[in-house]
Amino acid sequence: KVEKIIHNIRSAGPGKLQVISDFDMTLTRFAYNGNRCPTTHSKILFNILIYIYIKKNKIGHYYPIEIDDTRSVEEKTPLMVEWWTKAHNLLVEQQIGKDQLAEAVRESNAMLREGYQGFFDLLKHHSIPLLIFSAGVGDILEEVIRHNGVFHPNVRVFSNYMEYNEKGVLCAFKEPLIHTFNKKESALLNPDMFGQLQDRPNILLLGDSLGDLTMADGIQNAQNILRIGYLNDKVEERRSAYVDSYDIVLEKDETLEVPNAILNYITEGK
Ligand SMILES: Nc1ccn([C@@H]2O[C@H](COP(=O)(O)O)[C@@H](O)[C@H]2O)c(=O)n1
Repeated sequence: KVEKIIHNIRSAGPGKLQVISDFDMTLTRFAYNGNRCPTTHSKILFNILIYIYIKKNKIGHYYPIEIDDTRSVEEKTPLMVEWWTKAHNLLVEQQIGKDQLAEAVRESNAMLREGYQGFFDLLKHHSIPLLIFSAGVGDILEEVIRHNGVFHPNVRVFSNYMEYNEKGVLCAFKEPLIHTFNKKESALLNPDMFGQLQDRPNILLLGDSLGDLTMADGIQNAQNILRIGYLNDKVEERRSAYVDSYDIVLEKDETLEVPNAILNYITEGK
């Protein structure tokens, strides 16, 4: 099945392809030297507010629920909304200044996956749109890719964005709230954007959760979708659900080697 999809995408050429990707723990590393890397939510909380992060972000409570594949999306959704809302309120309470964000990213150990430069540069070279759907914090995400020199013009981000008051202090998060299980709604809220991509019916989708599988649902007329899933955590327990849902499953792989090899093959000689 994978060979057939790759063959079809290659035959149609890069002009018919778009890449849709999750960000935290898909384009960024899950772990480095045995330690978990921060998500965009935790990057600011971790760097500016380390105490509050550990005490209040409640990752130990909510994260196991997020990745528990025995619970339904319907059961998990209200708990995810609760987690995200608490985190956003917590950030708003801290009166974070716009200028603190760049500093927080510089000082954090935010790491894109190995091979990121080749990935972003190849997509830019072939003018292949890269749509990043993230339930993290868009402002931080953009800072991370800018800091790494890969925020190219073909990159579009759909995420949770901060709102600042006239003093440049965070005062709210823009609606709608995006969490792990409602990403496809971003696509539905941006019909113009996705309308422009109708002539690119082939999709390479990268994700790390089962919720990421719906990211391409807003694309009408999709013809060939190759879904690559990063299985970062609780590998044994979650393998069968991932293998049933993704076309390729990468276990504890901190690189973009496989997507890069596929993209190189698809665009070879074009
Ligand atoms: N308060 C929170 C809420 C969520 N997270 C994690 O951030 C990840 C962001 O999502 P992506 O769509 O970019 O993968 C999500 O999977 C949560 O685990 C957090 O750290 N703190």
